[in-house]
Amino acid sequence: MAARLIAVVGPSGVGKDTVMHALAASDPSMSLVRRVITRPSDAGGEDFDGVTCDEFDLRVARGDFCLWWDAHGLSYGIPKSQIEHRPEGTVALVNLSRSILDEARASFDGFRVISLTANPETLARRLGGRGRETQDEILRRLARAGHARPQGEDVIEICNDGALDETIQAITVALYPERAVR
Ligand SMILES: Nc1ncnc2c1ncn2[C@@H]1O[C@H](COP(=O)(O)OP(=O)(O)O)[C@@H](O)[C@H]1O
Ligand SMILES: O=P(O)(O)OC[C@H]1O[C@H](OP(=O)(O)OP(=O)(O)O)[C@H](O)[C@@H]1O
Repeated sequence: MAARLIAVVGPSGVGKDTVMHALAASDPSMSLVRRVITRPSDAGGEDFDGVTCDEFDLRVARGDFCLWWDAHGLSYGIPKSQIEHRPEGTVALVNLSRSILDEARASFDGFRVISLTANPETLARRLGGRGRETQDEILRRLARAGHARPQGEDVIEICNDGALDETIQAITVALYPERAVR
């Protein structure tokens, strides 16, 4: 694989999708990986490939995915076809579960992790504002937010409690220190 894989991870509502879109909009060398999810296609939010559980299992058996996992009562898969054949020097941004990072590390050279954080009040407010989940689902997602923060030399931890522009600037500086204004 020629493109570098950068995972964006963190608790529900922290802003993974929003930050990924803003990064891709700010840098033409970055683009998004489209996930396969067992969620109704019209659920809104990210652009994803919505499939039934049977179809998901079929794709696993066929070897379509390089990474897959279960969370929130859903199954998520990263198609190999979304990662392969991306040009050298480009970045593939992918929204991953924190539970799959070691597997991703073992599979992709140059893999990096952007770990987003925000305080619990911010998460609750943002999930309510997003409106994709029911109140019960939101409570379950918030209960999962305490998942251990990813550790490692490949992890960039960024707080997304503030303005989106500040988050994008902080990520860009961390990924590309040479671009920082002196
Ligand atoms: N820095 C930010 N400032 C204000 N609102 C934000 C920020 N980042 C994300 N949001 C909002 O928070 C909500 C959840 O963001 P989303 O990207 O769906 O999070 P995640 O993918 O981590 O669950 C969305 O409504 C989004 O517009
Ligand atoms: O193991 P965790 O790190 O807690 O992650 C669990 C799942 O939550 C996110 O999914 P999704 O984007 O569907 O949900 P979200 O937008 O509410 O975060 C993430 O992409 C994982 O699929």
